[in-house]
Amino acid sequence: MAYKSIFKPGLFKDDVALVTGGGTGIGRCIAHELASLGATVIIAGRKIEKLQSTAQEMRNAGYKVDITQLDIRNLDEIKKSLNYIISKHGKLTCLVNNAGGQFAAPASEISPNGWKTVIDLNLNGTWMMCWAAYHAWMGEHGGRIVNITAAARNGIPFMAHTAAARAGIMNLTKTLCVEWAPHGIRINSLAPGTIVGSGMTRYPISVQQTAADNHWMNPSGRYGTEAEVSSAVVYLLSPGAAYINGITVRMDGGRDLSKTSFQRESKIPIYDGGLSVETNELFMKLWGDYKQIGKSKL
Ligand SMILES: CCCCC/C=C/C(=O)SCCNC(=O)CCNC(=O)[C@H](O)C(C)(C)COP(=O)(O)OP(=O)(O)OC[C@H]1O[C@@H](n2cnc3c(N)ncnc32)[C@H](O)[C@@H]1OP(=O)(O)O
Ligand SMILES: NC(=O)C1=CN([C@@H]2O[C@H](COP(=O)(O)OP(=O)(O)OC[C@H]3O[C@@H](n4cnc5c(N)ncnc54)[C@H](OP(=O)(O)O)[C@@H]3O)[C@@H](O)[C@H]2O)C=CC1
Repeated sequence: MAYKSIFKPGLFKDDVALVTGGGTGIGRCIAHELASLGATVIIAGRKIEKLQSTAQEMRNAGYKVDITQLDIRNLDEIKKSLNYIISKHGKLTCLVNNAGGQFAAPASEISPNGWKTVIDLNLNGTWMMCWAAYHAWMGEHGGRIVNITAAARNGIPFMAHTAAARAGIMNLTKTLCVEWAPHGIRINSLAPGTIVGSGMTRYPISVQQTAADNHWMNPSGRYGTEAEVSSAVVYLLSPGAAYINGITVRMDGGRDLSKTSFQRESKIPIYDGGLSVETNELFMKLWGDYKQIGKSKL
């Protein structure tokens, strides 16, 4: 079935686009949308069955699609895939660094290797993809890159590793924008909040349940869709975004602006400078143990 994009048919007819993690979830959706707009889309990932199945459904829709198997943590595999793309399809005009992931754990329980694994996947993997695309094609011919990160501006509780990695990508995006603009490369990032789809189902059911229960904390009152992420990516890759360079688009329904706290009771000691405070019972409660001291001072 043809993808129902809001963009003009044929918009990407001259493009060859590589979407990492394109076999599932958000990447699959982006691959469908770009291909529906005329691009030749190459989807990449580690598991060949997922790539083959998505490629088949895209072919059934009449799209131009190819696959390449790679682990974005392995530079040799990345180079091999890019060589294949350039030799078979003649160019690489768009790169979507979508592959990534993490596990949920309190920061204190992340082992050194657990930390390294997530940094290698998200930060180093994205960096190596950008670096290799530059050397394989874009440094000489230009191109457009979108990095999928995660809404990490205020950190992500229980995902300290990925929050740090994604913040690194957002900063990398700024540096590469400045260094690579003279080469005709435009690079931006997109930071989704919680998106309903295959990604969330990979977590233990308790994590999924907590996420589902907390949907009301989002000012939009719901989570996002893969198609909503995809249309923003497609816009950033399109000629209409020609003057957008080096930014990160936050796409989380406003969650980042909501201050709803994970913490119900404060255990952080209070500093008062020795002065009494004019307040009432209602606000004293918010200071937890300090309530007693506060009362005696008032
Ligand atoms: C703004 C909010 C956004 C939040 C919502 C985000 C949603 C998404 O991103 S959707 C997700 C996309 N998909 C995924 O995240 C995939 C799920 N994750 C994984 O597949 C894996 O966790 C991995 C890719 C991140 C790592 O896999 P792998 O390379 O196979 O690593 P190992 O299993 O060998 O483990 C390495 C290292 O990490 C420790 N570890 C793994 N899982 C956990 C865990 N649940 N808790 C604690 N530690 C874990 C593991 O023990 C190893 O460390 P050592 O034991 O010290 O060797
Ligand atoms: N869903 C959500 O709520 C959010 C998702 N994100 C991010 O969006 C991106 C897509 O997630 P989503 O579609 O939801 O989840 P999925 O788990 O469906 O997608 C992750 C994709 O990345 C690929 N991948 C993982 N590791 C590697 C690797 N080492 N090398 C190559 N490919 C790899 C996987 O394929 P394979 O296993 O075959 O390699 C898979 O296709 C991820 O970076 C995710 O962290 C960010 C914020 C929120």
